[in-house]
Amino acid sequence: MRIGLLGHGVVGQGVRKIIDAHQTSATAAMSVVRILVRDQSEITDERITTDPEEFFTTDMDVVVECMGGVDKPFEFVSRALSAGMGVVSSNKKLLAHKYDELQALATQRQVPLAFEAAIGGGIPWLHNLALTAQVDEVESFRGIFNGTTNYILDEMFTHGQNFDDALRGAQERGYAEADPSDDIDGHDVKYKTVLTANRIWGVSVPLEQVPALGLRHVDGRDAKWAAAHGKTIKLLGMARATNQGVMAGAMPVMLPANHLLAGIHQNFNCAMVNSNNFGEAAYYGQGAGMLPTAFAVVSDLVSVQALMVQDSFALAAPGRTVVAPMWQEAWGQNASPLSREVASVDQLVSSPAQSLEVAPMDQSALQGKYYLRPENSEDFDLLWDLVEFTRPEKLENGAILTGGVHLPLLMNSLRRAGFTTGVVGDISTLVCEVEDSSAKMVADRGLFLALVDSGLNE
Ligand SMILES: NC(=O)C1=CN([C@@H]2O[C@H](COP(=O)(O)OP(=O)(O)OC[C@H]3O[C@@H](n4cnc5c(N)ncnc54)[C@H](O)[C@@H]3O)[C@@H](O)[C@H]2O)C=CC1
Ligand SMILES: N[C@@H](CC=O)C(=O)O
Repeated sequence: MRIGLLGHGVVGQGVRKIIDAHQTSATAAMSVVRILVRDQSEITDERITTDPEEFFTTDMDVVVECMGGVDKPFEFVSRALSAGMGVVSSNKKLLAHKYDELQALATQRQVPLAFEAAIGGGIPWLHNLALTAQVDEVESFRGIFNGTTNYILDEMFTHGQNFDDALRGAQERGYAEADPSDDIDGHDVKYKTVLTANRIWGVSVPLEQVPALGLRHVDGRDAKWAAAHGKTIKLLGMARATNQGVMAGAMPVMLPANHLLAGIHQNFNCAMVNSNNFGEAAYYGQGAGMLPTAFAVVSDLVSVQALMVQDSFALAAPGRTVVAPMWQEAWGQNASPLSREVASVDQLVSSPAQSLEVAPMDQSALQGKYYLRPENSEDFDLLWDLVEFTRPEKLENGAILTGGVHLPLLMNSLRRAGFTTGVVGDISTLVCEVEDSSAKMVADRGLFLALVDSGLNE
C-alpha cells in the first residue's frame, strides 16, 4: 500500500519510522512514498517536498493527514478523498470542525476515512466503541482525553511543579498542540468528546453547543485544597445520551482520590464507557506523543489495507468484509473473515448503531456543584465583577467586596447571580451550586473552577 504523509512533525515522523522499520507483515506491505511539509528546513529525505502539486501527482493509495489546523488540511483531505484515496487523520480539530463535509465525501466516494489517533493517542478507543455499539446501547462515556493537561496536573499535584514549567515539559515531549491554548482551555477535549459522540450515536454535535472549561487558572492552592478534601483534579470529556438527546461537555472535575481516573498519570489517557449489557469499561494508554499516536495511525492503515483487495476500495462494498492477501499469508488460505475481525468500509466510513437527536447543551450540561477559587484571596473584586456581570441590578453597598469581605453577603450576591447553596473551605475557596451558564462566565473572568458534581459526572 502506497502512503502519502501530509506533515512530518511529531506524529508524521512516528508514522514514517514505524512503516520504514517494516517490523510486521502488515507494515512490510506498506511504504511511505511521499511526504509534504511546510518548511524547506524539514527536507531531510528524498521523499519530502514542500510542493503540494508534487505530492498529489505521486501515485498513492492512502493519504495520512498529520499537519494540524483546519483550512489547509481540509483542502488537502478533501482533494485526496475526491481522488478516491483513503484518508487516515490524527487531526481532531479538523475532524470536529468539518465532520459532516468529510464524512459525506468519504461516503460518496466509498473510501475509508479513519481517525483512531485523533482521540486518546494510541488507545484503540473508536475501535472498541464500534464493537461495543454492535452489541450494546451506549449510555454514556467520560474520561481523560488530553495528554498535555494530564501531564501538567500530574507534575503540579504529584511533583509540586508550577504550571508554566509543567507546560514546557509537555511541549518538550511533543504532547502539546502547536498552540497549547487548545489543550489548556479544554478545546482539544471538546473536539475529542464531540467526535466520539458523533461516532457512537450517529449525531453531528454542533461544536458551539458544547461547553469547554479549561485549566488556565489552576495552581498549587487548588492542589492543596483537593488533597485536604481527599480529592484530585482531572480535566474530563463527558457525554451522555438523555431523553432529550446527547449532552456533552469538557471541564475540570474534582474526583475522589481513590477514583480510577484519579490514578492516571503523566501523558496517559483513560476513556470509560457505559453500555447496557457490558456495564462500565475502561481503556487506558498513552494519549499523546510520537510513537503511541503513530501506533494508532498505523493501526488504521492496517484496517485500510485489509480493504485493499486487488486494485480498488470499491470491491469492499458497504457491509461486505474482505480478507487482504497479507492476512491470507499470515493465517493460511483457509483464513475466514469470521476468524478475525476484518475491517469493512462501513466500519471505517460511518456506521453508528444508534441515531439520536442532539440536546440543547448550553445550560443543562453546566449545571452542578462547583469549586471556585479567585486568583487573589485578598481581592474579591473579581467576585464582585461576577456579581455585576451576572445580574442586572447592582447590590446596594458595593463596599462589601472591596472593604473587607462579608461572607453571608457575598454568598447572597452569588446566589442572586445564579449560584446557590453552601460554602466549603475557607473564604478563598467556595463550593457553590451553579444553576445556569454562570460557570462559563466565571471561568472567562479568571477564576479557576472545577466541577464537583453534576448530572454529566455520575
Ligand atoms: N503530538 C501528539 O502527541 C498528537 C498530535 N495529534 C494531532 O496530529 C496533528 C499533528 O501534530 P504534530 O505532529 O504534533 O504537529 P507538528 O507541529 O509537530 O507537525 C506538523 C507538520 O505538518 C506540517 N505542516 C503544517 N502545516 C502545513 C502546511 N500548510 N503545508 C504543509 N505542511 C504543513 C509541518 O511542516 C510539520 O511537518 C495535529 O492535528 C495534532 O492535533 C494527535 C494526537 C497526538
Ligand atoms: N495535544 C494533545 C495531543 C493528542 O491528541 C494531547 O495532549 O492530548
